[in-house]
Amino acid sequence: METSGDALTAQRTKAGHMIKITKFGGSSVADAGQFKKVKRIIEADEGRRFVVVSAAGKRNSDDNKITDLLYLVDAHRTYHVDCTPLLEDIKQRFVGIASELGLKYPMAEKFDEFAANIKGYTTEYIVSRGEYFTAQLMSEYLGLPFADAADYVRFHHDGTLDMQRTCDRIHDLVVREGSFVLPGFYGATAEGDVRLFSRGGGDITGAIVARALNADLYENWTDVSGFLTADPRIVKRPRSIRRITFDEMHELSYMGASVLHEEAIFPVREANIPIAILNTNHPEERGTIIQERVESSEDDPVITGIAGKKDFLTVHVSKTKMSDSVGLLARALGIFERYGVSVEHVPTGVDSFGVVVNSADVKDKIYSIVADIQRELKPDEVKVIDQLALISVVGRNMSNRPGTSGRLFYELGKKDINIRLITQSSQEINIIFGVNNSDFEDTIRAVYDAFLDEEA
Ligand SMILES: Nc1ncnc2c1ncn2[C@@H]1O[C@H](COP(=O)(O)OP(=O)(O)O)[C@@H](O)[C@H]1O
Ligand SMILES: N[C@@H](CC(=O)OP(=O)(O)O)C(=O)O
Repeated sequence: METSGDALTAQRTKAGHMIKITKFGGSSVADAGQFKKVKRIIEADEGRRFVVVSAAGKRNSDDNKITDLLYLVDAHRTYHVDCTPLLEDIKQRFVGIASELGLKYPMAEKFDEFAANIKGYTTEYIVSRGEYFTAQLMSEYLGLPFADAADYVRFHHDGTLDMQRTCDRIHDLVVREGSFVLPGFYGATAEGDVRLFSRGGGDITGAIVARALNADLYENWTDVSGFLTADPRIVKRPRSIRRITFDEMHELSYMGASVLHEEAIFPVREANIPIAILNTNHPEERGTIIQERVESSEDDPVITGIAGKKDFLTVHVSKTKMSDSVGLLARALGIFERYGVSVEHVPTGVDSFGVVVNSADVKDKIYSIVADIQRELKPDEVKVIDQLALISVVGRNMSNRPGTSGRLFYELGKKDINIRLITQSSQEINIIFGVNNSDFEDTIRAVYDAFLDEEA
């Protein structure tokens, strides 16, 4: 009997020694025209026979993602509001794709069956049908077997991924089928209960498949030509980053560069599989390669990219002679832990420190947390500063180019932007600072103009 290892070796040889996992995001499968682009990309390279798709996304900026519509269906259902028109809209999106491409899959019947039973399904099952139906259509269109993620991506009951079982199952699938189209974003427990990754989690499925097959490359196809130096919704036409390290990418995606889910790097990084971010609408463009190490040269920019997120708050605690009171900081962090709040950053001074958290995480708890700090730490002052945006300026070359932070804050000072806090990772690949939410976009543009705009 052929072992999984033999099967993978055979796949590699057949495909010219390359196994590529291709994940197409919602924007790449939004309509029949996008399906045609996907087919051209798959047919252009024999190594591309393992395809992961998201649910059909927005066709233009005013459109809706199927996933969002399905969440809306679920909300209607919960509040006993009629969701028939909404289901009809979703059905028409899928039926439109199937009929324009002349597919045989009985889309209307299958969708009606799903809609008729909607009351009995879990939220996860309802939402997962976006990727399920998109993958069914893509499978027929590409002529590759359909593989239901519920049978291959295995979750533990606590909602975490069972990596070992998932890898084993995907191996078996490859031995049996040799190629597949698999829906991203969901999987199931051993009992068959559907579970979802967090939003944007199709990227995680792609990374897991890449890891399971020990792929040579994980191609993540989207609607931009790679990882950009800044969010294109804030900065006009930002440059695409040619090469970036996993560490840099992780900092940027954690801080809001939504092109790649921040959890998607872990499975591939462990196996040293590079990720390529590519544009379905312009497959000829080079895109971005993300890998463990990137050779630096003298002409590299000092900053690789900028990203940021709004809506944080900091609890600022000051107490005279704080540096002499052992364990004070640990006790403060313990209070946040007690309330189940995860801490983003802890900028410290000699007699003060701040605890930065996501505002949404402490919405109903902040008064109790402050009261506990007052009672247990007896500080001179506790202040809450909210409406804070965090911005991360990332660059592997910052550690060997002195003066970067001085220049950064000088540039922001020139634009009258008030910096509310500053912190830096121990690896020195980023500087994180806080500004008022209202200054967020102007700050990103100011940093971009000063450090990344080649025409400046
Ligand atoms: N630094 C960045 N580089 C590239 N895209 C970014 C960045 N920051 C935010 N984005 C946004 O991420 C989008 C792509 O991610 P996403 O919407 O999840 O695409 P997909 O539907 O292909 O999964 C881009 O259209 C862009 O608006
Ligand atoms: N469809 C899911 C999963 C996903 O990854 O989508 P996209 O590739 O469009 O970001 C979501 O919207 O969250």
